[in-house]
Amino acid sequence: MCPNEVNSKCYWDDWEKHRAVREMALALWKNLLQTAKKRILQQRRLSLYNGAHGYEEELIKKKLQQFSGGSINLSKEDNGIGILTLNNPKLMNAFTGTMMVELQERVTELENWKDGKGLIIHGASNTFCSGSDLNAVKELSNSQDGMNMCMFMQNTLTRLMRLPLISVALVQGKAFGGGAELTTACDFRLMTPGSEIRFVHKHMGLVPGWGGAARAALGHAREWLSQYTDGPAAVIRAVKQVVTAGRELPLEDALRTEKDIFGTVWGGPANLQALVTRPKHK
Ligand SMILES: CC[C@@H](C(=O)O)C(=O)SCCNC(=O)CCNC(=O)[C@H](O)C(C)(C)COP(=O)(O)OP(=O)(O)OC[C@H]1O[C@@H](n2cnc3c(N)ncnc32)[C@H](O)[C@@H]1OP(=O)(O)O
Repeated sequence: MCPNEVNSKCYWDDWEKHRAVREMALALWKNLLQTAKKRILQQRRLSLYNGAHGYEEELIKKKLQQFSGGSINLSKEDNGIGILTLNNPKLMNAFTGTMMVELQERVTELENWKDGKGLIIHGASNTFCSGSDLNAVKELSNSQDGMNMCMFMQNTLTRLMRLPLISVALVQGKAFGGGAELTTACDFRLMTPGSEIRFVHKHMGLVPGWGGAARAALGHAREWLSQYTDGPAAVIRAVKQVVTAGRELPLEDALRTEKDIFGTVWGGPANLQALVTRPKHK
């Protein structure tokens, strides 16, 4: 019997089609939910703080959004190197609230960049970063806001540090306060002559004496980084992962992680090819 009969006409086909479309939409929705859940869980795993620590991410994000200006730009090059630019030259690239939120977004983008191998972080207009925007800091001066901002930035910089990309802070000019802290979340720090990394703010530094164009230094940083990023992404990313495990885990856990990651490259295409070409490492 037709399950969908109207005026003696059977709408079985339509009914079947609708059911199929509904099922497809449901499957798609479930898939999206699962991907989002996986991403949130991965971010939580890579972060330090969550609700259990009294951290209220949505609350602090909403507050940070009120202090706008500047931007954090990411360009992903075909050679697997990402260029992250801190862009707020009017305030020596100080981090406004929206820049803190954008940094988090760019880190998420880098976590999802499967072909990435290296990352250069630099500042616009011949300086690196003078820390937090003091205008925003003044407005967020109660201790709850301060703690939440601190946890927000610690989470973001921890995730940045744990990226499977070899990272370098290219310091041209001044890296002060939070700017200095940001350089410590990178694997390497490259400094052009006359540049400064400072954790205290009592001294005003000299004007950078290096004088070169930003692009020339960026080109040099790219070339310098290529000594670590030349090769297949799977191997470069695995190298960074074993180094991160060694730095962060107790010895036995780090050894087990190293064994697991080793298993992903052993007998892999790069390993097999090297066994054929047998390169000399002079
Ligand atoms: C929790 C916050 C903490 C952290 O995250 O760890 C911080 O980061 S607190 C911020 C620490 N940084 C500072 O205190 C930097 C203070 N600024 C300076 O010492 C100097 O501006 C400089 C960075 C040494 C640059 O000096 P100079 O080359 O002489 O330039 P100007 O001083 O004229 O700066 C141009 C312009 O930029 C403004 N500026 C610079 N840094 C900040 C900042 N962090 N927040 C807000 N505004 C900043 C500076 O005031 C100038 O603006 P105008 O006065 O309107 O011209």
